[in-house]
Parts: sequence; C-alpha cells; structure tokens
Amino acid sequence: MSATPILRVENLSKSYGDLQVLKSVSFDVYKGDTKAFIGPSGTGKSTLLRCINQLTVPDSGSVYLNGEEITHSGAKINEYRQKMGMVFQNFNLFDHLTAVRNVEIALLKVKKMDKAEARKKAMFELERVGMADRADYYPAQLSGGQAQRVSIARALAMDPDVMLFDEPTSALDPELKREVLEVMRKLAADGMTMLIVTHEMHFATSFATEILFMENGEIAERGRPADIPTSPSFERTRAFMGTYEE
Ligand SMILES: Nc1ncnc2c1ncn2[C@@H]1O[C@H](COP(=O)(O)OP(=O)(O)OP(=O)(O)O)[C@@H](O)[C@H]1O
Repeated sequence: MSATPILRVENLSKSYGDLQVLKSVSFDVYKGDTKAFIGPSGTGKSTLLRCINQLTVPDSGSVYLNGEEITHSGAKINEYRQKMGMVFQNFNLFDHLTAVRNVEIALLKVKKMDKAEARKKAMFELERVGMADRADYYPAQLSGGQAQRVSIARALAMDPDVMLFDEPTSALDPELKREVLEVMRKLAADGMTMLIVTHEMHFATSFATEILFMENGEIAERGRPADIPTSPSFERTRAFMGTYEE
C-alpha cells in the first residue's frame, strides 16, 4: 500500500438549513480500493460523493486527491473532476449525441485530442463496457443498462484516478442491473479505484474491499465484507443488509 492515499476525505460536514447531512466524515482511499457505501435513505451518501468532487460545496472539511487539496473555487477544479469520474443514477447523457459522440465530446473539447485520436479512445472505452456495437445509437435507442454503460465509458475515457458511482443501478429494471454490475465488477478486477453508493447488497459484498455503513450523516460501521456476517459489531449493517437481501 502506498503512503499517500489517492483520495483523503477529512472531517467533511454539510448541512441544509437545520439538517446536518454529513457529520465530520473521514476516510482514506488507496489505489485499487472498492468502497461500497450503504445505509438507509437520506443518510448523506449521495451528498458525500458530491462533496468529494465539489459538485456540492461542503461547509467544512477537506478532500485531497493524490495529496493535493481540492477546493471548488480553485483553478484546478475541472482537472480534479476529470480525475474523479462520476456516474449518476440517471446517466446524464446528451440526448442529441450518439453513444460514441457522448464519450468523445470531452476528449475533443477538454483534452483537445484530434478527431481520430478521440474516436479511437472512445471506441476503446465503449468496447471495454461491451457497447462498441451500439456506438452510433442515440440514448433514446438504448436500454437503461446500455445507457449507463455508455456513461461509464464516458467517465473512463478521461482516465480517472477514481470512479464515483452514485446509485448507478437504482433506475434500472432488475434484469438490466446485472449488466451494469458486471461491468463494475470487471473494473474492480482490473484495479480501478471506486467509491460506490448502492443499495445492491449482494453486489456490495461480492467484490467491495470495504463496506461503509452510513447512518445519520456518519460512518456508523465499516469493515471488510467478509467480517459483516460474523462480527457482533455489525448488528445494524447486518440488519440493514438483511432487509435488502434477495
Ligand atoms: N440540495 C439540497 N437541498 C436541501 N436538502 C438536500 C439537498 N440535497 C440533499 N438534501 C437532503 O439531505 C439528506 C441526505 O440526502 P442524500 O441524497 O445525500 O442521502 P442518501 O443517503 O444518498 O439517500 P438515498 O439513499 O435515498 O439516495 C436528505 O434528507 C435530503 O433531502
């Protein structure tokens, strides 16, 4: 394990009015970690991911990417966001662009790649998520699972240091969830560093390196998936997971 974490989250706090959504949350992420955040609705999991890439500005606390502090108003915020690929529940694809155009647009506009290079990279990433054969389809012509795989390819195209998944399968029918989960499983096996907010308990325990159970804006319990079924300290996590087990 390297000395500097890829990502360090230190005492992040966030309130909306009187509601404190995050209460001094801290953790480190090392290369190859897959951390799964689970917990009841409204406990701050999505807010945590959004505070990490500063889409939501935290009230206090710090986020460090490769040892450098990220601030939403800093000159390098866009560079940092590219290094933290975000995948949203509702895909956020451009409806008027084909799959391959969705993936290559940031390569052209942000990375300033030439057209041939951007197309090659976009096709490589679509291939990686099993979507190369749908490259010329528009989002409306794709299933939810296919659209989500395109949005994963779009994030991967920026060569991120860490991928942030915010309930990536919540909007999908059960049979479509699996294809997205399999892509994520493969990414984890390839060594991608990932933070995943999910309600997919079986999935979370099947390959996450750590489960973090959030409750009332705090990490209430955390540990390796293998410890959860046995450790007496994982009562709440186990009870919550039991609720969702298929
Ligand atoms: N922009 C906002 N303005 C006001 N309140 C907000 C805002 N965003 C989130 N909240 C509130 O913050 C709390 C935490 O929301 P968050 O989406 O982070 O929870 P979550 O754990 O991800 O929930 P879920 O599992 O249902 O997605 C909720 O009570 C939510 O209503």
